Amino acid sequence: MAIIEVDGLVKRYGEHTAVDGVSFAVEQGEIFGILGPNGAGKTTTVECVEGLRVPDGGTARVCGIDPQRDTGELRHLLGAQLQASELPDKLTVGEAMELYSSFYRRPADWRALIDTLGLTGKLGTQFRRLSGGQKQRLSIALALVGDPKVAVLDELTTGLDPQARRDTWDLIEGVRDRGVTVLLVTHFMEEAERLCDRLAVIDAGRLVALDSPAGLVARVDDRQRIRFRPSAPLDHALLTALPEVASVERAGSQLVVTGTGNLLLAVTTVLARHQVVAADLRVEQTSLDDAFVALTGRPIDA
Ligand SMILES: Nc1ncnc2c1ncn2[C@@H]1O[C@H](COP(=O)(O)OP(=O)(O)OP(=O)(O)O)[C@@H](O)[C@H]1O
Repeated sequence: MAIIEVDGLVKRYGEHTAVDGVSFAVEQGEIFGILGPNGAGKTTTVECVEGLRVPDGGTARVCGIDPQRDTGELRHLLGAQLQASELPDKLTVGEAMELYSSFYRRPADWRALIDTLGLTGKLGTQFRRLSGGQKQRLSIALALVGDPKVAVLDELTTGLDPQARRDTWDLIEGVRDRGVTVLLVTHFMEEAERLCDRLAVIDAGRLVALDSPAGLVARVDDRQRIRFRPSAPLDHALLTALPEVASVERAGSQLVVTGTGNLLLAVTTVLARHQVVAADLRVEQTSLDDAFVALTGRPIDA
């Protein structure tokens, strides 16, 4: 069942069309990513879903509800993460949780939530004294305190160090495991690849592709590359004769074999048969970065 439906969404700021006819549907229980470079229209899209912006065309629905018309109802269905700057500096973690849970009809047990997010030791700590990672944890807790069906998390890990980013990914998977559907805005490929069941790739306000991370990669190219240094000269024809092999090239002392299917097994079997050892062997596959370049014509951070 689609829990979020966006259909032909258009949003303009003056002359500039920030979102230009974007459509997608998010299924219950998914981590659904919106991936695109800075300024692509990701935040504007989710702000229309959250009812914070009025679309100029098309529709957004959450559980069949129009976010513009039923704002009261939406508040109980959808938990949005706060931007760090939105909390008063001197508010403590406990006070923030108490305050925000009072906004909801049926709030979650906020102490249990804080415990799950590893913030119990910080209940009396003021917001300004929390680390970047702790602030992110608190913003996830606040997004979940209303016990929502959907959590919208926008650029949650920007500014975090790699370890805090990985910890946050575990937390987001934990959120999904609680049965909450997650709409995640990101411009980090690794984050999209690791977390998202499906991705809407948005560029210059348009939906460029909609698929699983693996599906996006496969759509672009299912070729693999193997690099190694052969311990003895090898007739390339032995490899090019294999149905899995598309090409064999020399790069300095290395051989680069490109192909499909079970390329690694096919190549290593031939090498073993001819008593050639493959030193420094590496298998390279098309990445989501490669897929993004193929889809949009440039890297995400260009
Ligand atoms: N309130 C606004 N008024 C005018 N233009 C805006 C406004 N908000 C966003 N824009 C412009 O609309 C475009 C899309 O912005 P949006 O924030 O949705 O993109 P984004 O993909 O979320 O980018 P980022 O990752 O940088 O936040 C950008 O060109 C931005 O400058």
